[in-house]
Amino acid sequence: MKTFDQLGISGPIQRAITDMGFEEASPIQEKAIPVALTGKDIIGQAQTGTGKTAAFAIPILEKVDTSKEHVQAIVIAPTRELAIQVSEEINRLAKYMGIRALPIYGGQSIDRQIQALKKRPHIITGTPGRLLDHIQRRTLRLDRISMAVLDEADEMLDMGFLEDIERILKETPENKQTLLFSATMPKPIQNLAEKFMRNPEHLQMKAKEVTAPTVQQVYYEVNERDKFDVLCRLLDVDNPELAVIFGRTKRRVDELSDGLNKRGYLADGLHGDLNQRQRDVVMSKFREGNIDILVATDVAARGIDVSGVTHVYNFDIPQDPESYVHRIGRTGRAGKKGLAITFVTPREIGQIRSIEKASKGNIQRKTVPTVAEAMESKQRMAMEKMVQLVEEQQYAPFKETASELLDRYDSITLVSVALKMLTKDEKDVPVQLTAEAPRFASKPKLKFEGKPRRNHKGNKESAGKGGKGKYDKSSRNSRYKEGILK
Ligand SMILES: Nc1ncnc2c1ncn2[C@@H]1O[C@H](COP(=O)(O)OP(=O)(O)OP(=O)(O)O)[C@@H](O)[C@H]1O
Ligand SMILES: [Mg+2]
Repeated sequence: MKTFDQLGISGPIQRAITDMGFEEASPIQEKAIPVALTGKDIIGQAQTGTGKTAAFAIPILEKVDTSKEHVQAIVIAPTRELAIQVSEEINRLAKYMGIRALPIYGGQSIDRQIQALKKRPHIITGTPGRLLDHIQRRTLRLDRISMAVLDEADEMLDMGFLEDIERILKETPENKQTLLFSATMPKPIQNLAEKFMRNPEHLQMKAKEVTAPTVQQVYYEVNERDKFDVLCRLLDVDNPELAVIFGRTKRRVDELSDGLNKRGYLADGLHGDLNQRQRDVVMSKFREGNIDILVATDVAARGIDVSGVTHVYNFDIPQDPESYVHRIGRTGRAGKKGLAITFVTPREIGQIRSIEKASKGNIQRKTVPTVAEAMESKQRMAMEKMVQLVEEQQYAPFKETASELLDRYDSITLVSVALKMLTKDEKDVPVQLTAEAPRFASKPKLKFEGKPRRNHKGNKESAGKGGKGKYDKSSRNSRYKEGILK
């Protein structure tokens, strides 16, 4: 592994990198940065959580000319949260440079964005719909940019953003540099992407598995009606620091997060039907640890980087291998360990095998812990909590009441009752989820057959207003096709 110094990165960026705590360049950074600095187009593929953002952000920053006051680079991303996150990472890297990146996305006041655009940011990160909107209003001009990046390129093209992306790129100079990044890059999408690239260099990290090696993968065979209780049991046993739970539909996400809250867990839901403010609130609660479970549709599957996510639960099996790879990639990032758990109903066993084959991973089958095991784990946690409070000596105000109680009952009885209260078994709180139809692997279809999958204008990004219970990404083509993950 090389240091950033060896990659020929300028001083101010190196200082920012040191502040961010990066010691060595990751493999994709080591490969992509020098190539990007020569001005070549790149199709870059590397496992989730391996620093693709900095791999394109650093070359952008090296290229920006601070003496010029116009937009010089754009990054296009599939979701609002990702557009925000990418601009934050760029701004961290640009800390000592006087360069600013601005996120532009749907759901935020357009007037506010217009004001922000007037301040002449050097770099724009945005979702396709809103970028186009600004281009059409002439509040954003891309005729002098020198770089365009498509983060999660395969997803955007697959979601039917092709036309939008072509329209955006039409506004940019012919001789700009184009970079494409994703953890997955199916061949047909790669071919499609080459349409707007010039002799791109393919940088693919040599890895046996498509999934990050730091993520341990398991699955449980669970009947649909038992899923929720099993989930609670696993949460008690696993005791994740932060967890992301993926559900198939918006309704599912709402019902799951309500149910979890009723059972005493700190959870909140994220999906495309929430307004932008609600989405921002949920994400910041999760980032700050005010909730420890994020329940989400695939809207949170791509690119989202929250440190401390130790567990990913696929409450519903993902619809294709790519979705699986990206979902479980929310844990095990930047070399940390993670555990990915998938619930598979008996009718879906074939699908988990296809996913395993396509992602060349090893998804180990496990048996659901018993109620007794879950209880034991809860008691152990309660005990640890009590011991911690004893050690921190945080009990003085309770002493008088304690001695009063001890006059009447023996100590074992009282400690047992205290433990019982701490391990409150919420099983009595009934939670009923609406059943989801099982997913079947349909015959592989050619991509972009017929009409591309689009919602109505302005709402394409992150799957705008679907009805309750609708898929967050409407009727995706099935991609259970071997070798689709290049
Ligand atoms: N060289 C490095 N050393 C240590 N940490 C790094 C390095 N480069 C990036 N990181 C950190 O690793 C985390 C993951 O990076 P990033 O989000 O760019 O991954 P990614 O490859 O884009 O993943 P995904 O496929 O999920 O989008 C981030 O928190 C980032 O700050
Ligand atoms: Mg990324």
